[in-house]
Amino acid sequence: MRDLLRFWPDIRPRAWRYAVSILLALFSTGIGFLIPVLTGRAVDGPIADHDYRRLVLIALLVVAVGFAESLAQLIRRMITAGMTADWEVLWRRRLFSHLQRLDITHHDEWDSGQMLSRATNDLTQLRRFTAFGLPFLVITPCLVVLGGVILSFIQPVFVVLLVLMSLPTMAGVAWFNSRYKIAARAAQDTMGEVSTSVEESVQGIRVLLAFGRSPWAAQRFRLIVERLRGHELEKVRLDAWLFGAIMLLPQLALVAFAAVGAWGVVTGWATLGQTVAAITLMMYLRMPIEMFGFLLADALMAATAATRYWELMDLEPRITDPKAAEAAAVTSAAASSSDPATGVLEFDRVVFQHEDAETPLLAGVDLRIAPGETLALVGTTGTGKTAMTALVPRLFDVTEGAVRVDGHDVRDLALADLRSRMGVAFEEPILFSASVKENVAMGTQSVDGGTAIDENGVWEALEIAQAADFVRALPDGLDTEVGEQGLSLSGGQRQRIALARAVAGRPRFLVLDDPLSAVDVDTEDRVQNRLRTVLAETTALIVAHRPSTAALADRVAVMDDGRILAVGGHEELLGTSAVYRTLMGVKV
Ligand SMILES: Nc1ncnc2c1ncn2[C@@H]1O[C@H](COP(=O)(O)OP(=O)(O)OP(=O)(O)O)[C@@H](O)[C@H]1O
Repeated sequence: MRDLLRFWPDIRPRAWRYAVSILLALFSTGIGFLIPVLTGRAVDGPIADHDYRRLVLIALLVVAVGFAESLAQLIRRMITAGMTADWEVLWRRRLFSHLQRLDITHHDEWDSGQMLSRATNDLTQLRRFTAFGLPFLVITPCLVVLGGVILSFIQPVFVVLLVLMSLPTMAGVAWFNSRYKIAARAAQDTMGEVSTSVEESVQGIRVLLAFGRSPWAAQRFRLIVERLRGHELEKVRLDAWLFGAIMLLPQLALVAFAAVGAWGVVTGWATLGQTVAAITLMMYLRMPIEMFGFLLADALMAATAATRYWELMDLEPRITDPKAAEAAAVTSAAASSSDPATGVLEFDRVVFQHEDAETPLLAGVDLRIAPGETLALVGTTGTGKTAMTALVPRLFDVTEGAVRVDGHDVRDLALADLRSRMGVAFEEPILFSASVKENVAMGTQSVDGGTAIDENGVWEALEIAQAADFVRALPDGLDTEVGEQGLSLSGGQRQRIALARAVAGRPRFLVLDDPLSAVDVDTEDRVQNRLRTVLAETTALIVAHRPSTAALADRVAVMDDGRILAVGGHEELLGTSAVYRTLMGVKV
């Protein structure tokens, strides 16, 4: 329940509206209790006295009560729907922004399906609970108390009877509470696994089809959904017991009221009207009492959803803006080409170790890339080249030492400022479901987060990446939708659009992790040549696997086992470094 209470600050600004909606719910249900009272009065009064004028008056009152009930319900729904939908939007947006701020390490640790199900199912559950479950959970006990008070005015003996009969049901509710929480958590977690499994198999559909492994994926999926079925059945089993116990209460109470009331009429301590009123009132109380089981289950599922939501929200991003970010941003704005540090990218005794790794991946890297220089990083697979590129935009932070851009430790710059100084492209080119133009323009992020590039700028970037020709041939040119829901492009085409995005903002630093691995050697050469001439002022760190890329760089750094073995020109290293010759496939 504590996790549900944490939503209070979001609800507080509209607490009055919410309270009014709860009062309307209470009114619309509570006013119905007048009907049994009026019925009792009719039996003991006009019906017994054959006074039909008063009977018509009572009938009209009953109709008026019905109207008031409907009207209050209508207004309540109108007030609640928009408000709870707004909360759902707020919680989703907050979760989305939080996911954007979380570190890569967090994203690596969490199944995407678990994040997805929290953003979808769990928040829908919470919206439903605030719209319906919570108001009725508040008013149901009020209604039962109100019913009890009215009953005590009719005849107190019936109240004593009702309280005594409720005791076993209450014990059943406590038993249900503890077990249902466990089942709800298991079901909601397994729902996350279902999302992960669907996502994985959709993304990997080509592999599954090509290897004929769809039955294998289906079998794995079947195991998860069967587990989900088990948890859902457990919930239904518990629900069934609870609903059964709760539903029995009003039925037994009705029988008991009829029997005890009849005895009261016979022995004279109760009237027929009182007995009829008590029975009719009990019939009115039946609905809220029976609904209580459903509301309790709903509340427990909402509490589980809230716990799952806050588990994700409570993850603290470790890569954050420094406290002195503003000061550093000012310094950066003042940086000019006359400053010798401008355009310098430096790795200063950098040690980097993944949190769950036993040894450092980078074991003391020293490297200085001069302004406008292109340095190719070459090394055996798994030696830490990608990690080096990730340290520059702070996708990871160094364990020891420092990475500096423009003379600033990257940790001293505001993240937006740091990232606005560089263009980045990865081997896996991620394109978003948007037009080519939008995909390229998003690389021109400014410090305030906006994009600032016109169509000419986009074409220029595409020219540099040697992508302009094929983009012109696309059905809608620059406006062609690409990405997951768009046109299918080849791997090399996607890589070139991703590269255009990296260069679009004419960044001072370019960090490219094997960005042309899917491109033919000739195209790669043309891209590199354009890059060098057009981006002469750009300092570039490029992970390279091919001799052609390395040859185009001003210098090459050879990496092995997390260290820089040698730095020099391509030709020079071919002569001096045996490791480099092996990496370049040169036979001696
Ligand atoms: N979260 C992690 N925890 C522990 N080790 C990790 C983690 N992520 C990656 N690694 C390790 O880091 C190494 C990969 O480093 P990196 O990707 O920088 O290498 P690389 O030189 O770019 O390789 P390649 O040329 O194959 O792309 C691997 O040995 C991998 O096991």
